[in-house]
Amino acid sequence: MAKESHSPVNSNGYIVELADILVRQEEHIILKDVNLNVKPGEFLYMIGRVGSGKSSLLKTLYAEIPLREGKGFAAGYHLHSIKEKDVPWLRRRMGIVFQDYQLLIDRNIYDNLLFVLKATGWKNQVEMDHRIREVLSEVDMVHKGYKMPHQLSGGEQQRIGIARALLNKPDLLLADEPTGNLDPDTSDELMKLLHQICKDGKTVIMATHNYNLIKKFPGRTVKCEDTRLSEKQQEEIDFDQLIM
Ligand SMILES: Nc1ncnc2c1ncn2[C@@H]1O[C@H](COP(=O)(O)OP(=O)(O)OP(=O)(O)O)[C@@H](O)[C@H]1O
Repeated sequence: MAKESHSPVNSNGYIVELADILVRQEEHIILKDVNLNVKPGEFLYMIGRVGSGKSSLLKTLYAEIPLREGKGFAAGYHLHSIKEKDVPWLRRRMGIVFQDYQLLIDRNIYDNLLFVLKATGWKNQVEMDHRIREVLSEVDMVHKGYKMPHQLSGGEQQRIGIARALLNKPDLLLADEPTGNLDPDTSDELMKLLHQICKDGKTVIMATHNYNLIKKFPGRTVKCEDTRLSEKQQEEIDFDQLIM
C-alpha cells in the first residue's frame, strides 16, 4: 500500500485500492478477502442481490463502516488507519449519492446546496452562489433552484442529489442505487448524466441491482456474491436477472 498523500491517487496509480479486506455489519461477515483496484476516471458498477453487501462496501469506502481487517485506500486516505477527525476530509473528496435523494424537505434546492457548502466550511457568499450555479448547470437544473424538493420529480430530485455530491469538486463519486426509485426512461437519463460526469474526469462507483442498466450502458463490473467480490465480464452477467 502506498503512503497517505494529498493526492487522491496512491503511488500505485489507484484512487481506490482494497487489499484483502473484511467487511462486517455488527458480528456478521458480509464480505471477505475483498481485493479491488480502481483507476482514476473509471466507471465501476457494483452489482449483487439485495443484501449481498454493496451498500456495506460503499460505506467502508466512505468510512461509515470502519476498516478493521485488511488495507484500504480511497481518495487520498488510508481507510485502515484514518483518524476520526479526518473522516470529514475524506468525505469532501467523495460525492455520495443515495437512492432516496436525502434532500432537506423544509428548504428549497438553492438552500439545500447552500447548507452543504456552509457545513463544509465555505464562507464567501459570492463564491457559494457561483458554485451552486455551476453544479446546477452541470445537472441541467439551473432554473430550478427556487423549487422545494416536493415540487420536483424523482429524476429531478436525484439530479439535485448529484449536484449536491459535486459541490466540493470530489475526485470520486459513490452512488448507491441512484436509479432505485426511478422509472426506466428517467433512469436512462440519469445514467447518461453519470457517464458524462465520468467522461469529465471523475471516478464513479455505482451500486445497482438493475442489470438492464449495465446492458444499456456497459462498464467494468464487480459482483458481491456469497461473501465475495469478483470481477465479471459483460458476457458473464445474467441480464435476465432483473431484481428490483
Ligand atoms: N446496520 C446494520 N446492522 C446489521 N446488519 C446490517 C446493517 N446494515 C446491513 N446489514 C446486513 O448486511 C447485509 C448486507 O447489507 P447491504 O445493505 O450492504 O446489502 P446491499 O447489497 O447493499 O443490499 P440492498 O440492495 O438491499 O441495498 C445484509 O444481510 C443486511 O441485513
